[in-house]
Amino acid sequence: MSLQPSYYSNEPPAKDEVLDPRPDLTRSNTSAAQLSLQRYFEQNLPGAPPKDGMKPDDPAMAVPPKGKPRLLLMGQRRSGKSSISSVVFHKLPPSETLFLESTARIQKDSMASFMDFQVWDFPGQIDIFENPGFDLEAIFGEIGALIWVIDAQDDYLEAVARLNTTILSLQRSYPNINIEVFIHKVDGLSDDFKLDIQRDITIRIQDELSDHGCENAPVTFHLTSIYNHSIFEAFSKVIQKLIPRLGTLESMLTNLCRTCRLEKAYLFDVLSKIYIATDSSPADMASYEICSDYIDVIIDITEVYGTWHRSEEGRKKLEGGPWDAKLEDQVGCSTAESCLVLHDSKKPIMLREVDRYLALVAIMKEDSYDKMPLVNMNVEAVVEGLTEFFNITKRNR
Ligand SMILES: Nc1nc2c(ncn2[C@@H]2O[C@H](COP(=O)(O)OP(=O)(O)OP(=O)(O)O)[C@@H](O)[C@H]2O)c(=O)[nH]1
Repeated sequence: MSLQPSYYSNEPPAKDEVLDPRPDLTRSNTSAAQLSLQRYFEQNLPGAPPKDGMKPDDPAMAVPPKGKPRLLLMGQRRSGKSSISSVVFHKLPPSETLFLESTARIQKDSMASFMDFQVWDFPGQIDIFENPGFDLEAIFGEIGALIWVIDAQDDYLEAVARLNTTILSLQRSYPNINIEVFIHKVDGLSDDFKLDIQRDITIRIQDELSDHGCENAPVTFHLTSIYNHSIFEAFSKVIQKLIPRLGTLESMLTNLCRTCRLEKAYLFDVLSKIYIATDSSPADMASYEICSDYIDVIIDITEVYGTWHRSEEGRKKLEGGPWDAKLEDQVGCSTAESCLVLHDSKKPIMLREVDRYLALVAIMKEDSYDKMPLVNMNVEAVVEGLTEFFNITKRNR
């Protein structure tokens, strides 16, 4: 689906109103930008000597291991692991998770996405550290993150105790694994109660870890439920930690927001609706929800109308006089783009497909509709920059 650009401007925009599409902090010339990113990846190839001043545990410098990063879903039985994986990655409606059967064997899912990754769903009854049959190196060797799911509506003491044992075992051999604790099923709990539970679980884990002398384990807590967007928000945070040079993506979006007076911009993985980057203004659930629902609307329309095949005759007509130009040169872009004004807040919201996996979605400020030609131009520049960014990072993976 593609739309004709509907806004044209006769006045050239001011210099500081137009973004440079090049994806780097060094803007002096393109090759320098590309080189610095490329050099960075070459330096981080396995076997490459560590570079001075580049701390391997600096999250901004973190490079996921070669191969597909892996997300492991672990936790007690019935805590909600398979439900999470089905809702986020397979679009299962949350109410249908009631009928999911207990997982008997490790379920391995490969996700074709902007970054190919795997999700492994572990059966709740298995303790891999107790069971000598498991090859720990095969499980944790190439891991991106370990997601530990705790059922907040149940007695969680045993789950916390098992998590503590797991963290302590991992700290010995794999100290850099990100451990993401999903305090799950918080729907139906009051805000105060949710925070109380989070505080209690955090203290129990931190106390146990510091008793064993490991204060700095990379453990992060998220309050989640499959019945609202919190589970997508949590996954977004988990995935973002696996993206090399996330800061570069964020600064591209921050520049776009500043130049075009956008309120919030998200770069979404369209299939999972995880956002992989956003600008530096504080993220709020409401704007994320609107943007994520907008993707659904566009996908639905695209599914109904499909790819638009024009007849040879129709194409000739469109390419003939008075335009006398190829159709590709007449349309704004060949991928999906859309913009509409939200009725209540009178704010425009826009979507621009970046490639088959990613879309840029932004909410604008109330009066920014007048500047649409400028916004379109800058969005084009950012899309170009994002494409270049992913070309470089993918080539080096
Ligand atoms: N209220 C609520 N229920 C949930 C949520 N997530 C999952 N559930 C329910 O929890 C139950 C167990 O979910 P599963 O996904 O099968 O749990 P599991 O951790 O995969 O269980 P095992 O396969 O036995 O290890 C199901 O009835 C789900 O509907 C949630 O966010 N809120």
